[in-house]
Amino acid sequence: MAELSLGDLRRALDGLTLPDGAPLLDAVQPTGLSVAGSRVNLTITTTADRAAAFAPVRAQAEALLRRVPGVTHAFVVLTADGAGPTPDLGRTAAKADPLAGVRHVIAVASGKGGVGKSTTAVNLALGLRALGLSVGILDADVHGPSLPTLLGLHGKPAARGRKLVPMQAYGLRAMSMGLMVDAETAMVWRGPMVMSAITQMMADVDWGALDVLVVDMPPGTGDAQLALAQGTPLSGAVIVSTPQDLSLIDARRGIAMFRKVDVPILGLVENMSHFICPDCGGDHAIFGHGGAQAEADRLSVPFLGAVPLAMDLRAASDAGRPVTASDPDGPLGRIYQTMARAVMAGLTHITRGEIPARTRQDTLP
Ligand SMILES: Nc1ncnc2c1ncn2[C@@H]1O[C@H](COP(=O)(O)OP(=O)(O)OP(=O)(O)O)[C@@H](O)[C@H]1O
Repeated sequence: MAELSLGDLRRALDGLTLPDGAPLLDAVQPTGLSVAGSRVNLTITTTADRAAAFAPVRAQAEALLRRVPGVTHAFVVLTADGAGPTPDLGRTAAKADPLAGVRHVIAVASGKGGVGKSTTAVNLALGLRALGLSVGILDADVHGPSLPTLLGLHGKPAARGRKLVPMQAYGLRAMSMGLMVDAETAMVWRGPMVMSAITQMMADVDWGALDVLVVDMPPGTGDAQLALAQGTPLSGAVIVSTPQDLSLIDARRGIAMFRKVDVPILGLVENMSHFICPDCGGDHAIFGHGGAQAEADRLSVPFLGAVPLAMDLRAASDAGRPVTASDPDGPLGRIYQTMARAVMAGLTHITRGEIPARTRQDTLP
């Protein structure tokens, strides 16, 4: 098939105007329109206060781009760059039908990057799957998507009508921002725009019926994370930290962020807790011991488990064979299964009303 031309795509948008009558293309920066095979990404730049007024033109642009011969998927996102209140860009999408078949959306978050959030999200999802639940995982980390590597996903997701079909790996339905938009497009996204892209992405995916959708959040506790926590119908959040004081301070910020928007904390995970020496088998508490457990007690949140710093875990992740799938009954697999049982128990408490839930009332099997 002939390659899509940017000129043809721009021409398709020619007649479209912004709420103030200016051509839509005036609000598209040079890098804002990009093509990856048969998929088109368009970024419309606006300001926080005008974001809601831009929503109809966003939908029209998406419809027009989809009609261009050769386009199988068009993804149009509003950016609200610069100062201003956090816009409510994606709430409608997040609350609309696409997630109606999903019983629980849970966030896996960390106060800072590199602590093992994605590793935890994948293995927790697999642990929940091993408990017999139907589970999806969404990699919402637009600037550093790692799900394709962790699950060994290749190629692009297929489209069914206007929706993308999640990819399948180890019994999970999986979708990554990295599979939907190209890295260059995501590079120009800032703060609230990330949130709008993610909520749209959730809505653009045909998740079907799921017991749990695990969302691997972008690291940090900034505006984008807060907006995402607020704009997504989350049943609860799992916070990942390493044992160092600094990481725990960040984890505390993460817990405070979710509490601010009334999302229950399902628990705290201590990752890279202690070092298991591959040569002698010795167990070394390099960063001290029990920091996260003590922090969890102090903050009255459940402690979900301590995952050692283990070369096997890293090697398995890098090879796209997560330990909970490849060795579910090994020492690491058992830690994640225990974590999954605790999360499932937390969700059951939430659905029974013992912990206030924001959105969902049904019970897990
Ligand atoms: N317990 C562990 N033992 C050994 N290596 C680990 C462990 N947890 C994570 N890693 C490795 O650390 C690196 C970072 O992990 P991961 O990508 O899960 O972190 P993250 O918090 O999601 O990072 P980011 O902020 O980039 O999203 C990866 O190479 C991963 O394999």
